[in-house]
Amino acid sequence: MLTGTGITAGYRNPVITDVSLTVHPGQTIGLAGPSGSGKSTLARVLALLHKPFAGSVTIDGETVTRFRFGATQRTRIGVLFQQPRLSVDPRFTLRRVIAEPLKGNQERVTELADLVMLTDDLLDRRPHEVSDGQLQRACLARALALRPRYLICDEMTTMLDASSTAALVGVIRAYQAETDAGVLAISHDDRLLTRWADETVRLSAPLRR
Ligand SMILES: Nc1ncnc2c1ncn2[C@@H]1O[C@H](COP(=O)(O)OP(=O)(O)OP(=O)(O)O)[C@@H](O)[C@H]1O
Repeated sequence: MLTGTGITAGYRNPVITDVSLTVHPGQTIGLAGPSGSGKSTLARVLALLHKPFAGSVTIDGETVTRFRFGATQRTRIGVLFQQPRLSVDPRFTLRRVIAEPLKGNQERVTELADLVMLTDDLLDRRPHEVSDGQLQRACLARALALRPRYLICDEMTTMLDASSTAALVGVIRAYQAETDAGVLAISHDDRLLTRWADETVRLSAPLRR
């Protein structure tokens, strides 16, 4: 289980207060709420990228004590962001993007490329030579490279059309069926969450300050 309990987090001031959320293995939890309600902030806390002011995160029963670069449990959680172009090095080929966490294991790169349906021709291109959907598939392959137990998708399909969205969700479902991974899916798109998630947690509108 990936669990956040009583999470209060933010930047100078808290943007979420006392929020609790659990993702069980094999389960897909949707996270919805108005713009600015703190969905991405909560996602970053659960991905161990942002230290909360209060509350705790546990992964399969282990309490996380270090966030950001010191977080040793980070490889157990894969993360996918809204804008693939901001999360890759523009000089890298897609093959190199996928290989980044793999320390040269080319066999696994090929396996992952097959999983996300990227052909050799696409793997040899750089980000500016592919579509957002193709680049997001490479980012998904990279996120799955170390076989995470949980995958956090933060508005992963906002830039994509319906067929690219369906393809990515299909790959994630297949990965879940094979590995029993848990997924947290953040989206503004209620119709997508209705189809994709087992249940959806809603953050309320941000407090005016
Ligand atoms: N790095 C940051 N530094 C300071 N404030 C931030 C930072 N990131 C987000 N915020 C603020 O925290 C609040 C919550 O932002 P967050 O991105 O978590 O909300 P969200 O629900 O994901 O919004 P959206 O749906 O628009 O992506 C907003 O008021 C935002 O301006």
